Amino acid sequence: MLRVDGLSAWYGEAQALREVSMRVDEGEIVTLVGRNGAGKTTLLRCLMGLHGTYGRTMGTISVSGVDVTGLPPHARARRGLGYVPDDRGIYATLSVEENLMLAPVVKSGGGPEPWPLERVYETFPHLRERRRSPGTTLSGGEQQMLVLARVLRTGARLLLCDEPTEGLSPLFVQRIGEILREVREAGTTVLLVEQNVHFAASVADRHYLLAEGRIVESLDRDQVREREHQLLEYLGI
Ligand SMILES: Nc1ncnc2c1ncn2[C@@H]1O[C@H](COP(=O)(O)OP(=O)(O)OP(=O)(O)O)[C@@H](O)[C@H]1O
Repeated sequence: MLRVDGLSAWYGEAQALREVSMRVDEGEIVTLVGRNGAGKTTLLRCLMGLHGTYGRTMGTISVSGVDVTGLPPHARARRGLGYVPDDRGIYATLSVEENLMLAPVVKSGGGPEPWPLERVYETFPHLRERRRSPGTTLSGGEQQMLVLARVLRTGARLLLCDEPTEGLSPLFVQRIGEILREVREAGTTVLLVEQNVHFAASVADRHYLLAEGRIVESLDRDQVREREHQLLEYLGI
């Protein structure tokens, strides 16, 4: 589904990614784990085509066998990529429903169907209740639900989620886990940046450990469970 070969990225002269090669297969949930500054957000931005405003990149990115390296973000969205940024990107002057409707629906052939608004509200009842309120008056957990719902409404086939559980209460973390498993069942593939190793181990099939811009290890679910303590220490959590 996603294949990355020899991806490097710079901010001016400073190199943030060093020849990253990785893959995410269709229907998998894969996490990117690493300390602050390891390059996780940079990697997701490169995948979505958003790094260009910061600096140059090298390497190739392909989605379902098609090279998307030269494509702008909207063209990558048409190929099925959906980005859930860490700053959430909610517009204060728009209502919850307007924020939800902001991204256009894309249907790139095969894979999951775009979620109609009714389905969004069934899955996220809080959003229905607050649909006329400004998006930024939602709690942190509700805002995270809003950005997830927004990207599911587009029909994205591969979700790129940047720390969706950061700063959320255990109840919201659990709910996000349930939703990710549910969307995976429906055929969506997920690449997740995650510092919460326990959560990552509970939802993901595989994990990449990123350090100083390099992939240093690839771990399966059991390896992460066995080494959870060691990984927490490594991440300084
Ligand atoms: N806009 C920027 N300008 C210059 N350097 C940047 C910029 N954004 C990130 N960097 C640098 O690039 C490197 C990777 O940062 P990145 O944000 O990708 O890491 P991260 O693993 O996502 O960390 P965090 O969990 O703190 O977000 C770091 O050294 C960081 O200081």
